[in-house]
Amino acid sequence: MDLELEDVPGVGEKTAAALRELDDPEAALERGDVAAVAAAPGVSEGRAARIVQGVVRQRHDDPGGFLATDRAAELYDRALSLVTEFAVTDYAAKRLRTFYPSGVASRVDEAQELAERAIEKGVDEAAREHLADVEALSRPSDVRVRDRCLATTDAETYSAARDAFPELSVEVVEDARDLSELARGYSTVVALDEEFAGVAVEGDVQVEPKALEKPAEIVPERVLSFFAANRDSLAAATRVHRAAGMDPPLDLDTLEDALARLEGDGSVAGDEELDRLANAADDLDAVASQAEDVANDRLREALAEKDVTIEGSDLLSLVERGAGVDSLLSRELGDEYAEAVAAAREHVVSELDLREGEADRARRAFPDEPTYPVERDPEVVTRLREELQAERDRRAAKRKRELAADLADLRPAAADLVHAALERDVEYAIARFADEYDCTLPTREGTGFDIEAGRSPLLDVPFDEVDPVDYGVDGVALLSGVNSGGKTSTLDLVAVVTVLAHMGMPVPAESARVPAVEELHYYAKTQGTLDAGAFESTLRDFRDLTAGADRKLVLVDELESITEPGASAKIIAGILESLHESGASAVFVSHLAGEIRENCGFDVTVDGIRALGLEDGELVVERSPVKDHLARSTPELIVEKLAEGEDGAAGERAFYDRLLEKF
Ligand SMILES: Nc1ncnc2c1ncn2[C@@H]1O[C@H](COP(=O)(O)OP(=O)(O)OP(=O)(O)O)[C@@H](O)[C@H]1O
Repeated sequence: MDLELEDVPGVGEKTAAALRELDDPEAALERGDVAAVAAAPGVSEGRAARIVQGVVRQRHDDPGGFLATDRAAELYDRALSLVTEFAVTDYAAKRLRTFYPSGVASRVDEAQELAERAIEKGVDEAAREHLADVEALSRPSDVRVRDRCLATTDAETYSAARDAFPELSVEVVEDARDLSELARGYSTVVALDEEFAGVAVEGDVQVEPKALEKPAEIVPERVLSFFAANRDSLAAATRVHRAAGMDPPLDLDTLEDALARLEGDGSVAGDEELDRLANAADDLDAVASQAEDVANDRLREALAEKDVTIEGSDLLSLVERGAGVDSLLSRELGDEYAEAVAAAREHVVSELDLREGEADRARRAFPDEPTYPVERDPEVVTRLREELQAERDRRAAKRKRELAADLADLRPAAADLVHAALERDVEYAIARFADEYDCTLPTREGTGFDIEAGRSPLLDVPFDEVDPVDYGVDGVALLSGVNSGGKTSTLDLVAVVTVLAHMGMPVPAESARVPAVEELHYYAKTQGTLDAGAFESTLRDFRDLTAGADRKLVLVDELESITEPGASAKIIAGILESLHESGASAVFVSHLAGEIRENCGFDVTVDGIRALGLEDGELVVERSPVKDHLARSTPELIVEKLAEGEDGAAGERAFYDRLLEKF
């Protein structure tokens, strides 16, 4: 599908420009990758989730607006965090935020299919543990390569090269002389123009007119740094695939082998020859100095054991010329000297593990002519070090290119690998949520709802202490009940089940049917009597509500305080009539259920949460509303308790009986 960024709901020109900074913004939006979208400059995670939601809405032609009231929106937030809590990765937590309640069947079905698959697959705990080390892939921060540059004579090629290789310097040159000038400052110069082919230039100058098509060869660092930066994630994603038995998008062994060849800093690991050259170059000076000690110690020992006889004339000539000790040394101690120097040479060769050519040069660092103390020839040592370094760099570059070539081929599949692992975390979170809250997949049809053994995950008691509630309503109903009986909790349950069902998520019940609605209107209890203005605006809200009410679920908690008691029963009765006529599904919780019913022009259902009695002053409540039952109120129960408790004076008992009769 061709996605125009500006067409996505909520994406203006500025955001579209920010999104274009991403590698492939359309693909990120298509696959709902909130983490990738949030990587665009100035786009927060919350915004990224809304943008992705916008794309989903657009695909399903969804006008949105399911959560029609603040309380409905609040319940969505709480329901969502119940699921995101089980996300191991940051990615999954963000991705789950793209699941929103929708009134469009195709969207809900799509999400529910995902949830169903997730629950079927179940959770592999070992894989889930490995997910802790998987992160959305990051782009390594600016890689700069300083030992290589590109050169061209052409202005267009110059700007194309600058775009293609932000890691390298690109220089404009006039001729071969400029090239060789550049080659002095860089260890490699890549000339981009055909015309330089065959021109002899000093230094390492390569002519590569097709360089722009071979980024991995020209800048192997790019792909290497990508893999180095994401190495832990890739390795963990590999473990996730293995543990969960997922079908990987690439050969896992191949990826693991390639990663094992890569150091954390993007250099090549596990190459013995490269390590040997690097160590030899680094240690050469120290080892050469040790070698001097070896030779000098030997000579000293040899001298200590030896009496040197000097003929008188020699002594005279020594004194006269102040020199010639060397000749004396070679004559008297020639063998010992040769042995000492040989030991020094072998020390260097063996300590640095030098190869034939290198060893020859190293040996020449210690001359045959006897001197004391024995000293290395610094020039020879310097040249040897330069040779070792050059060899090391050549080998490193070659290995980097080889490894980069292998890894470049793996890069798209590696991204898929990590993405698949992260998506698995989304599924695991849903499956864990379903398991933790004993969920089932709901159906969406008809009017009203039917919930069996539903348990609200939003209660102030631990979930395993929540009593299951059965409740079904067809059309419009009133819910009565004792104080603290669980009326509000029942509305919450219906709301959270409806919201989760329209998100495509499983719901905390043994079975659940909710109406397929486009909007949820949930009004929380109003606190205190409303002033005239607020009363008016509430009435207007309810007038608006009746339009298209057959596509709405309306849940209202204790509306009676909108105005004085006698009047509110009449007003609520009128609202119920309108909702009934327009085919809405609705539950109104009220302490005035009896009065409202009397004022209602149709036979409104009144259900009740019943108290079974008082036990030690505490209500014993049957949490599931009883159908067609106006529940007794708390004061009535208290009077009854007093009446039953008074078996003494008949006069006292008669008092409570009189009160009871009033109910
Ligand atoms: N299904 C349930 N399982 C366990 N405890 C529950 C359940 N429903 C409600 N409760 C407990 O009862 C308390 C009161 O519930 P709730 O506020 O829903 O009652 P209410 O009938 O709306 O009260 P009020 O008449 O004061 O508005 C809850 O805070 C919770 O502790």
